[in-house]
Amino acid sequence: MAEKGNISIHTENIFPIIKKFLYSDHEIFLRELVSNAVDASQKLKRLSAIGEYKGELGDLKVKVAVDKEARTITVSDNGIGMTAEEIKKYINQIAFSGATEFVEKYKDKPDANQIIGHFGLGFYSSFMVADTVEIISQSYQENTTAAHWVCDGSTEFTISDTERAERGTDVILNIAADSEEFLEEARIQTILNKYCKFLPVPVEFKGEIINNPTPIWTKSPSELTDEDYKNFYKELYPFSEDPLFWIHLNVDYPFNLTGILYFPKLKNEFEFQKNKIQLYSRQVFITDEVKDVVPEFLMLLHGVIDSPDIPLNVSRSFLQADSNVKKINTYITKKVADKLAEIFKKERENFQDKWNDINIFVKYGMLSDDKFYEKAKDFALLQNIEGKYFTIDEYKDFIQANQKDKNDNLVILYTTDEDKQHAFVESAKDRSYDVLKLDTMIDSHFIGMLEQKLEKVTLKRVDAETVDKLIEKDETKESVLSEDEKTQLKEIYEKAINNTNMHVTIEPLSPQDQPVVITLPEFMRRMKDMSKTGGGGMMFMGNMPDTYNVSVNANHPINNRILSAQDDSKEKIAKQAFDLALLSQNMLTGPALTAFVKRSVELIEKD
Ligand SMILES: Nc1ncnc2c1ncn2[C@@H]1O[C@H](COP(=O)(O)OP(=O)(O)OP(=O)(O)O)[C@@H](O)[C@H]1O
Repeated sequence: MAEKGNISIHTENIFPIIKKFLYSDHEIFLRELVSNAVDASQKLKRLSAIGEYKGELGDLKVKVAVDKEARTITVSDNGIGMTAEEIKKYINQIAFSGATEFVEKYKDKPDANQIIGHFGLGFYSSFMVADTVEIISQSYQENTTAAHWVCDGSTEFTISDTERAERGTDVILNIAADSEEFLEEARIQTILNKYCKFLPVPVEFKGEIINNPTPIWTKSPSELTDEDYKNFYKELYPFSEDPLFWIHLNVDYPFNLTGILYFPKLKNEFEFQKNKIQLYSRQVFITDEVKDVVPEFLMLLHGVIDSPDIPLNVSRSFLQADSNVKKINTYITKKVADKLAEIFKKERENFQDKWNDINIFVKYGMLSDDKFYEKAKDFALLQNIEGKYFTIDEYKDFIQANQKDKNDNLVILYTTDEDKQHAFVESAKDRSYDVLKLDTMIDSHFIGMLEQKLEKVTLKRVDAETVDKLIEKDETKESVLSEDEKTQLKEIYEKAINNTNMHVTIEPLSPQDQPVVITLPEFMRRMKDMSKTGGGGMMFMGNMPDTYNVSVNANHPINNRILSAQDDSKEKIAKQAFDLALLSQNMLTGPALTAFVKRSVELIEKD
């Protein structure tokens, strides 16, 4: 006997509102229906395990079928099924009231669009793509009749007795005219691949099982080999190179979370591929935007996180404040730090080999998270230009004897480009100073942080000062020039250079040093670097002209020659010495370079 009925919900016309809300996310209807079918299968399994269900389980499977001619999509399972009474209870009341609640809660919220993508609207979401939805279901319970329910998304429904050969449920969607795209098998395949790839019950589409019901994150690490982890990585990201390391996450108290995080091999430092971590809830794909769940610096990692304890039906700001999410953040950070510490301790060589690939994560982490810094400071590596690796403490010991200045500060020297700063690197080497390579984009921030964290330590780029001033010792250098001669020399250079952004000083360098050395003060350059990478409110610095220091070596024979040269040659030689300094730093270009070449030819011709 057919029964007509009315679904008692408070909001009369919820359907158009939901449809509008979920506009960009219509495809999730399939995720919802397939997960319901999976749940129904698993419920039966559980009933069987506790002896409540004594029949055969058979081959539990979910089938998805598209019938383009009949304009239907059918999701079938052989799970617990529902009686007519249960359909009325679970679908008419629960599913519809869930939808009502959703609308009531979010209809006036300005950020509704952000919430709904993650909101499991359940069964009701099928009305986003269907005019009419039918359910044909046969309960697992003996002596029950199959039921056929039909509803068009309004508050009216019909339910009648029917027959179904086997236990289980078919949900049949009669696809609406504006949703015809979902009658394309290719589209359905794509959606299944996205959301259902790791569902725990086999899902069949076009005669093939489309999912892997036991992905490795659900297994115990002791059952798994390195190959298993690498193969799974390939399954997730088919065209990627092998990952460097991985971390198997597994916690069940105080929250439930499993997953595998991979350290990818980055091809270059700009390849910050975020949105590579996939978030699942009980093996159902939810999103690859894990922004609020995973600490920012770990978003560079790849892999999966599966947690039913991440609230998905709340707004972003709520998520950030959620105590579980905070705990998950802390847990993941700690796990990553512990894993790196372990590899460093057990396989230092291997860790060093991979440092180039992982240093960005580690530095980013140290910069953004104090707890991570505390752990990482013991395994973060510094590499010198000879290619040797040191931990921070090891490096401090290494340079202790030779690189302390007169105020007892340890001075760490570094280069960002060995070729361009070659002359300065050489001068530092002449003094037996060690020079670090700090040449990645994040290093300018990292350097600032090290200075803040380490006591009585300064970092200077090799070309920040003339070599004697880089590490100022307590010895006074003698100048062969008198005060008067120094003033004269300064004037000659200032005239020859004729640029107010070049600040000339006369300094008693060693006769072996260059006649002129041009430096950009550390502070100035650092501010500019930071403004380039968008740090610390230094944007205005980017627009300031560079102000260089031009150190004229009072003890170099050329500068003596300038003083005793003919008046008309003085400036020419000074200009030539200055241009040579520019040249050694790749700063001589355009007309200045042409003039330099011309002048050089003239000077050679003279001799
Ligand atoms: N294929 C099915 N077999 C058996 N019962 C089902 C099936 N689909 C839905 N149900 C029943 O209908 C109820 C309502 O489903 P609905 O998808 O709206 O909500 P839910 O699954 O409980 O929650 P969620 O919002 O997370 O999806 C389910 O709890 C389940 O009891």
